[in-house]
Amino acid sequence: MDRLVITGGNRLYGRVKVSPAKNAVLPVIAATLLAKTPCFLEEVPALADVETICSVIEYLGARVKKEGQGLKIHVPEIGQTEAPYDFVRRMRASFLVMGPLLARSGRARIALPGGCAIGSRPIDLHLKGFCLLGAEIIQGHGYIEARAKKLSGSRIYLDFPSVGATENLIMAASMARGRTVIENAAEEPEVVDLANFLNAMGARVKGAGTKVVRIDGVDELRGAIYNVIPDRIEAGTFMIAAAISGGDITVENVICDHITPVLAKLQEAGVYVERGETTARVAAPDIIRPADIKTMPYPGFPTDMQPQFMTLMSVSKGGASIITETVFENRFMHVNELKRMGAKVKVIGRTAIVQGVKHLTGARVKAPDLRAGAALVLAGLAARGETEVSNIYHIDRGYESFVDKIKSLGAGINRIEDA
Ligand SMILES: CC(=O)N[C@H]1[C@@H](OP(=O)(O)OP(=O)(O)OC[C@H]2O[C@@H](n3ccc(=O)[nH]c3=O)[C@H](O)[C@@H]2O)O[C@H](CO)[C@@H](O)[C@@H]1O
Ligand SMILES: C=C(OP(=O)(O)O)C(=O)O
Repeated sequence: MDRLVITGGNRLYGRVKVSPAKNAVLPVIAATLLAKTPCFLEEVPALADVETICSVIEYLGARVKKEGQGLKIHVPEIGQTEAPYDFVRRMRASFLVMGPLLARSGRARIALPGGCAIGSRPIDLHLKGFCLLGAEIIQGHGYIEARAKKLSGSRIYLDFPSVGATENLIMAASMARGRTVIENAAEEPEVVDLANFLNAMGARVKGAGTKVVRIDGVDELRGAIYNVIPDRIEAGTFMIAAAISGGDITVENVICDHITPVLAKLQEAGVYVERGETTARVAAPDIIRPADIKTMPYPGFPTDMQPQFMTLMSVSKGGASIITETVFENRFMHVNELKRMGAKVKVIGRTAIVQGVKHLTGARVKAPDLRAGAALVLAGLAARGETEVSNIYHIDRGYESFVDKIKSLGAGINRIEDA
């Protein structure tokens, strides 16, 4: 398996362009199943997760063709209504095809996604919503089957503003009979982006980005040309790379409003932040100060930035930082790896107390999941000596050209490909 070898100590300087968002493009690709006529997604990041979702929709009947930086997707008809375990195992977001399949063909059979490193991640809220839309749900042999001749609009209250459940239900409701109202919906920018794409396809989705989303079902959706939003988590990761390496980076193609809490917390830590129209300049301070964070659904501090921020706090000076994870029950998998690099972190339940150290030291560590993997690379940038990060297939899931981008900023990093 490939690994990354990082020689710490280089300050990162320069400009780096953020790619289109993984978490926006995955639901948008799933949504293309709703249209009979072709869709064109103008810029699609080259990510392992994108390949997986494309394999899933191709299996279901889509014709996917790479055109320049984008993808042309045409689903003249749904051939299969089953997404096998092999796909869902590779990427939980595969479950997002359930809503479109149900809406378009009245039937979907999808392998039950297993638990993963960051938590058990149930899908009960998705299923509750599908039931309220009139689907019959049958579970067995590791699969979930949903059937409905025609979905009908309903009022759905989500116990938790789940991003995936909100997206799956918006897609299902877009072709249901009548009006659906989703209450306590997720407000993430990626939900808004999906709604914008669906509306470009002829759907009638209102209120995305607020707690109440109203969807008036239509009989048919058509293909659309679309460009998804920039990746706010990739942007935040580069900002921390600037801060932790003592550097000065201008991140291009960023919507600063999407990462307000990250920018605020960087400033609290003493980092210089300059917001531009579509850029953000981040420059490291002499001393990184401690700052507490608590992850929350949007617009709170994103859980997908928690491991990277913890890494930054691990080299802060002047006290402890308290990091509370409220979104996933097991998202501290990076702590033991960071400790191998000399970080001082104590975990009590869902809280981690981070006491900054003078410097981290290079070590051999394993990426336990996507963002934790990125966090370990950030730790390697700041550490003395050499850090080797293995299991980097996690990083490939969600960061386009990570090594090239970070290298272009001056990092001492190399990918070692195993024979
Ligand atoms: C592909 C994608 O967009 N992934 C993002 C999405 O994941 P995902 O859509 O899976 O995250 P959710 O918002 O659904 O999950 C948040 C919490 O709700 C719980 N839950 C969720 C659904 C459900 O039916 N029942 C239930 O209990 C989960 O276990 C978790 O504790 O949002 C997360 C939270 O911002 C991000 O970390 C992920 O990067
Ligand atoms: C947790 C993440 O992704 P996924 O939901 O695809 O596992 C992530 O992007 O950090």
